[in-house]
Amino acid sequence: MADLAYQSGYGNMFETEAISGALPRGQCAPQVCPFNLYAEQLNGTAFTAPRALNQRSWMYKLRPSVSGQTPYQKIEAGQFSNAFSTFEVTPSQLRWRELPLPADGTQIDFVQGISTMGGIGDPTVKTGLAIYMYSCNTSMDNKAFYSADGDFLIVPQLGSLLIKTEMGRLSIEPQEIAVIPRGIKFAVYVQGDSRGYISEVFSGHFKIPDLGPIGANGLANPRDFYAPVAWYEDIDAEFTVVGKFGGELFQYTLPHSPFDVVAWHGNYTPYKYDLRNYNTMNTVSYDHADPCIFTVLTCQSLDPGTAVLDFVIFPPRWMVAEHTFRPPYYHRNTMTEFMGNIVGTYDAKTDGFVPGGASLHSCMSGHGPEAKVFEKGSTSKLEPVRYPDNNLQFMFETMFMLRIPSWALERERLDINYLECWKGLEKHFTP
Ligand SMILES: O=C(O)Cc1cc(O)ccc1O
Ligand SMILES: [Fe+2]
Repeated sequence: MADLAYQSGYGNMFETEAISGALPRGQCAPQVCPFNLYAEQLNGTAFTAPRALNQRSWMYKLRPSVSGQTPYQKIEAGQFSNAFSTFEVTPSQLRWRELPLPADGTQIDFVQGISTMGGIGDPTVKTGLAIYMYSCNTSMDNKAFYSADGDFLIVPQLGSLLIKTEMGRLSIEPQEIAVIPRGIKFAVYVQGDSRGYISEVFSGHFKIPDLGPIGANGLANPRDFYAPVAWYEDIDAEFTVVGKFGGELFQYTLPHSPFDVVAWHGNYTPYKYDLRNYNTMNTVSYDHADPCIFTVLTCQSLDPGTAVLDFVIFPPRWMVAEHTFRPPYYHRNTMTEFMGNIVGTYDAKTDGFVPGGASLHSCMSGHGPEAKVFEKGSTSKLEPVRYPDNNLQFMFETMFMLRIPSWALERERLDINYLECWKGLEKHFTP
């Protein structure tokens, strides 16, 4: 993967130029821009959003985005679908095997390889979210994608991704993530078989959570978020741009590369974060802290403290709680919990929740450690235990119930014996 330069700091007002002098000084839109570039503003919040929430960037491009564009044509979305009304609701605890890799001899790019696992709401009214998994093996040469519907949070599980964006390039590998906010065009380059998880939020934006009494430092620290530096290509060739709009896919062509931003400034940017930099907080006394203690990014609803989507990880850490059942507690939750496994073994499930697989514990459906883990958690000696490095699971936790598409409910994709992991949790009552 390319050794790329980045700018550090979550949510900063960045400025970057691929050619020295390409950024106008002292104003955003001079009558003629340096090097005769075109100025184009990208607004990720309403013009009138409060200053602290306002997100926008100014790009200085070879041509404006609309230049040379053919009409939008609707294309088949396949399993990259937001037709949630055709999906099903189910309170069942679900567990999925790994998404199959593309069959030998087939060429599937990132956009073609996206399969919806669940979703709710309606992107046309900027409400709800979708959860996808992707499986692909081919780079998006002469192709770009953007979502007008929301921010993409990409969690690779297998294979490194080079993500070319309008604002520069990001390279991520498993245990790193990238966020591509609404509207920013990008193309994913792979090195072979690649697989992972995506969440798309239809309202607001992801942000790092407030820390409250934790203090000024901890969890995902702002300086560990990296935005790209300006990078452009000046290519005259046919490019296809696929736009996701209102839950459907539309495409147009351009006679040139859309990655033609020579300089930009602003705070509306894609970014990456290495989950191995997470500064984990947890109890040093007793009881199992709620998993929100491991929040990396949150997309908040208007309901105080209630997330459209929390992105939570289960990172390597010391477990030291005294006189405590240390694994996750048994649980019923108003929030819906979709989990993925990037690498290793989750402490509540010794097998079955495989890397590349997923699970869903929906609103108010009981879940928790399998029988074997209960036994061990209730009897093991409570010495300090180190959860190993190179072991990482995550949760997309949402206030919404999810609707599940038929393909995600197919027997071949599901672990149909999932409930059996809780068999043997017998009554031990000894009055
Ligand atoms: O395993 C789960 O389902 C997620 C989870 C983790 C945890 O530490 C506490 C509660 C919980 O639901
Ligand atoms: Fe839970």
